[in-house]
Formats: sequence, C-alpha cells, structure tokens
Amino acid sequence: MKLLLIKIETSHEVEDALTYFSQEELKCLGVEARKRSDFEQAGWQKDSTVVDFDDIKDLPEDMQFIAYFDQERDSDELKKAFAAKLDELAGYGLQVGEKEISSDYIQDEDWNKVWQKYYHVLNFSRHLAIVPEWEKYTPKFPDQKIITLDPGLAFGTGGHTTTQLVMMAMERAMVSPESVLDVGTGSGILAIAAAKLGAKKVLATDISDESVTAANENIKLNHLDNITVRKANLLKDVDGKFDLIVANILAEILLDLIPDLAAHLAENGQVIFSGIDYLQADKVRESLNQHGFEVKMTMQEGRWVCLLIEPKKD
Ligand SMILES: C[S@@+](CC[C@H](N)C(=O)[O-])C[C@H]1O[C@@H](n2cnc3c(N)ncnc32)[C@H](O)[C@@H]1O
Repeated sequence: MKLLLIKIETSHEVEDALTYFSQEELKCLGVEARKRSDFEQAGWQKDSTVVDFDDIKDLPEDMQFIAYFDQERDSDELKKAFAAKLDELAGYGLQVGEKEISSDYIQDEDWNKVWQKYYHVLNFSRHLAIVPEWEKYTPKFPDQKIITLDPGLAFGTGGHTTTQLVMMAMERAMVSPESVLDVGTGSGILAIAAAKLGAKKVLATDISDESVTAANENIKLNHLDNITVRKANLLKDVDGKFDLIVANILAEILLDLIPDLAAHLAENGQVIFSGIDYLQADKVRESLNQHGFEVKMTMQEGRWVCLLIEPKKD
C-alpha cells in the first residue's frame, strides 16, 4: 500500500498547531517536522566545520511539515484544508513562512521505517521512561518505571509537550495510591503512567475506536490489570468518583467537560488539564472559577499550558 504525503514549507511557529490540526481534524496517520534548527544543532554538536549544509538534501528554509494520509484521501481537498488553516494561523499573528504546499506518494514500508527512526526511548524523569516496543532500555534509577508503547494510530507517543506537562503534574499530584480517570486517553500513555506511578485503579476513556484499541494493546504490553478502557464522550456515561481526573484535550473540549467535573471528583480530588493554547488559558480559568474550582499550579512550555486544579475551599 502507498501513503499520501502532504508537504508544507512553513515556519516552526506553527508546528504544534499543524500537528493538532492534522491529527485531530484531518485524521492523518502521522506527522513529521523537518526543522532547519535541528540540522543546525546537530551540526554544532558534531563540529559545524564538518557539516556542509549544501550536502543536505532538501534542507528546509525554516520548517518542512509532512502529514501522512491513507492513499485514498483526496490530496487537493487536504491541500485546501491546510492552506485555509495556515491563513487562519497567520490571522492570529503567527509566522507561517512560505506556505508552499505539495503532495507525493510513498510506499507504506518506508513510512514504518521513518516512524521508527524518529521514535526513540524518552528518559522522561527520575520516575518514568517511555520505551518504544522495539527498543531496549535499562532504567537509570533502580525504581524508574518503564512505559512500553506502540502508539499505532492513536495520539500519545510521549513526545508531545502537552502529554509531558501532564506527566510532570501527575508526579506532583499523586502522593498516595488513588483512583484516576484519564479522559481522552489516545494511546493510553497517561493511564499507564498513572498506574506506574502507583494508582490503585484507572479508568481510561476516549471517543475514538482506534484509541480504545491502541490503549488496550499498550496496557497489555505493560502487563497491567488495574486499567479499564471505555469508549465515551467526555464524562457522559462515566460513573463513579475519582481522586484524580486528567484530560489532555483542546481547550474548546475541556470547556464542555468542566460542568460535569464536580460530580465525578472524590473529596480532596484534583484535576489536571493540558492541551490548552496559552491564548485560551484565561477562558478555561474563568469557566473553572464559575464552576467552583481554583487553579493551584500552572505550567507552560512554548504555547502549551497545563493546569493543576482543585475545588475551591470555603
Ligand atoms: C491530544 S490527545 C491526548 C492523548 C493522550 N492522553 C496524551 O496525553 O498523549 C486527545 C485525545 O482525546 C480524544 N478525544 C477528543 N474528543 C473527545 C471527547 N469528546 N471525549 C473523549 N475523548 C475525546 C481524542 O480521540 C484523542 O485521543
């Protein structure tokens, strides 16, 4: 089988936004970002005198963003959708660079090689390391926990800033074994991280069938028997109360989740929200405040904001 590639010559400023757009709205199979700065850094690390940029094939002006799709998808329609997105992002004041959009086809086997080439062990923290199923890794600390992953088609390799911010907040929030709800689990990475960090019971939900399948497979890879995966739209059809609720979804979707939070939070429970673009953080804070919550901790990396939230105390 072949894959359709949409290639965009653009700016690194829109990498996160295009990644989200490609995965969440256009349902791509994967993305790749070739940034000029990565080549430059690699040059400095080795000794820039031996790296001749003229020898590098297709060195991007700033960033070449590539989204991979099933070959049956309509390339003209996808190119139009990306062009409209870039115009929208430019309207927010972001640099969008040359905006040159082209398409191509490659063999599926090539894609698998590309994917595996870029997805390596992530020695994330003192407590957690994320290891692709096909790699070997020896923990750097005797009690560092390994999350084995094959993300497949679901979001959640551990490489995205929004996921990493939740894992950091979880390390701060989880100080005793507790029940955890992971809303929008994708590959299952946060549910698995919660179990590895000592959660007693975890419920992982997602609206997409691919995610439910991927999460179940990854849970099996990690030999965990205390995580249940359910297909659900946010908290609708979810019963029970949880000590910790985590959700790494776009701000617009988090806003829909807020009114149902209190009914699913145990006494002294906490919530972690991630996936919030900094321009939308105030809107999320305002809604939390209106629904009886306060933000105890804010973390930001680049454009992405993550909030640790608790019910307001009288
Ligand atoms: C950004 S990904 C997060 C994946 C993973 N939790 C992580 O942090 O890497 C967001 C996930 O939320 C899911 N999602 C989107 N809308 C949802 C909804 N209304 N209810 C449940 N899940 C939803 C998507 O299918 C996707 O898997």
